[in-house]
Amino acid sequence: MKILTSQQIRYVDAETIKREAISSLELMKRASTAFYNWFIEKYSNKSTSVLIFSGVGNNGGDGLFIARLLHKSGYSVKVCIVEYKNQYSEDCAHNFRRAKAENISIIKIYNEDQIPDICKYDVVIDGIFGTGLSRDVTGIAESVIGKINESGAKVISIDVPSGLFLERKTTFAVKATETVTFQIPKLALFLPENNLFTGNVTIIDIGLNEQAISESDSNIYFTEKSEISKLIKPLNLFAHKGTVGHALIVGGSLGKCGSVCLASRAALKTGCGLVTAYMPKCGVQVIQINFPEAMAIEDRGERYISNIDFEIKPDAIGIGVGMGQNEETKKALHDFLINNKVPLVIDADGINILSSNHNWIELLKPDTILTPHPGELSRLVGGWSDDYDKIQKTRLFAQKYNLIIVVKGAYTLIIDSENIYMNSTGTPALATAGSGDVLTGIITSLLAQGYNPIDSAKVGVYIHGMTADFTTKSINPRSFVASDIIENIGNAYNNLEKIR
Ligand SMILES: NC(=O)C1=CN([C@@H]2O[C@H](COP(=O)(O)OP(=O)(O)OC[C@H]3O[C@@H](n4cnc5c(N)ncnc54)[C@H](O)[C@@H]3O)[C@@H](O)[C@H]2O)[C@@H](O)CC1
Ligand SMILES: Nc1ncnc2c1ncn2[C@@H]1O[C@H](COP(=O)(O)OP(=O)(O)O)[C@@H](O)[C@H]1O
Ligand SMILES: [K+]
Repeated sequence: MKILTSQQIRYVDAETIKREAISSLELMKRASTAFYNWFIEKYSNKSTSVLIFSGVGNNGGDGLFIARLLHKSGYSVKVCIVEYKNQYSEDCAHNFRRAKAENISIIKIYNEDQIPDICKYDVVIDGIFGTGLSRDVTGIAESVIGKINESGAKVISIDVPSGLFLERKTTFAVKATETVTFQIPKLALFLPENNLFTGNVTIIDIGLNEQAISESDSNIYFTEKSEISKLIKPLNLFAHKGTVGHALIVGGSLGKCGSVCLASRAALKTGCGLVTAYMPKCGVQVIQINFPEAMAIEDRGERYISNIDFEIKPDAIGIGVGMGQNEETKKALHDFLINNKVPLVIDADGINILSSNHNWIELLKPDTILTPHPGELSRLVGGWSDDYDKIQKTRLFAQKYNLIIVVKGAYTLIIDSENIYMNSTGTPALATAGSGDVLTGIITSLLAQGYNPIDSAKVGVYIHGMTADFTTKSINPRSFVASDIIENIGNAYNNLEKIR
């Protein structure tokens, strides 16, 4: 699904109205009704008291329409119009008149003293500004947003938290508990620094014109299940272990050999036929005992890798987990990179070594996949001033070296020289030791099975996140560990195959 800018969203709204021959009011009705349906499912108790803050644009129009729907079905509703200017949008003005005629309690707010006691209400709905925000919030809107944030009330924002900029850093906006956004994912809603404004984000369909969305020129995508599902390769009836890919995992050092065990097991559980672990001597027994399905090759180093030398011919290599940064290991990585021709995933210390030897990055073959967490990323591309800057710097880095960078974290970003794919699966349960090692194993396995690099990264990150999504009830997220990811890879495949 494409992620669009505010300008593109305006275009899609206008094209929906034109191509489907509906009025703008009808589209507002669709959006407000979708919000209302979401709301009544969550707050089915009609004694829930609702305070709605509406601006005078179309976001405010949505707020008023929602007020009418809630009032009609028996909820106790009060509306405050935040009149930041006296020219209402046509549809907002229409809903204002209708709401008044329907005897909904409405007041206009021009100064702070008129703001009601927000804490008296069970839920606040925020419809002050939507995607039309064009400058910093000031005046009465600023006062109201300040009061909402001070109140500690449960706040649901319509479309976007009021005050949130879609294309640049936000410093002041409604701090919503939940944001219910209309159909098109907006980048700003999924950036770590905006989480304090957005709260939980839910995307609801409002019937925007699909053709108009697909015509919009965007190279930022929100990965969807149906798309990932289509990428899964079917199994061949006559497959044998030699035809479904051989993954090699290179890493480990004294005290960190578990990382290679996790990555290797994850690789095999993701479906490649063979897995070999390449480790320093101290690690070989560890993996042979704990994970008999894997083969192992011993490095000549006792406690850390000191030369990377093997005779097997793997289809993909994942390198770096638990590897450490000993001088001999660095040299071994350098020599390996000079000679390597096999599709490659680089994680953890592999990335750290590259960060301190920037000229080695040029040794990487096009479409090599790097999987940094934020700390590793900042060493690799330099620091950033905000999340937009982070994305821009990573994008330029990916373009310069023709690489695929997996920026890990909630809503992991997969950035290559052309596009950005935002992952839509995963929960904080994944913030656990070894979780990144497992991801390296999964992606390496997919590469070994013949998926192209960008699909390997997209599918791998998606499956990794899915394992957390559907175990939230069976395993409390706090006690979910990296091995639980591995144990649920099969369930993730089942789930993806169900919708094919
Ligand atoms: N256009 C459509 O057809 C639809 C729009 N919808 C809703 O409409 C919203 C967008 O509506 P609008 O484009 O009217 O924009 P907003 O409702 O976000 O209102 C912004 C209005 O305030 C002005 N403004 C911007 N920044 C300001 C600031 N800092 N201080 C004071 N005034 C400021 C703008 O000039 C604009 O008139 C969406 O978020 C969504 O909620 C939905 O009803 C679906 C259909
Ligand atoms: N809050 C979160 N929501 C979703 N995914 C997360 C969250 N926190 C971490 N993850 C995922 O968990 C993994 C953690 O990787 P990493 O930090 O390298 O762990 P480790 O070094 O312990 O292996 C990444 O894939 C990351 O995207
Ligand atoms: K809003």
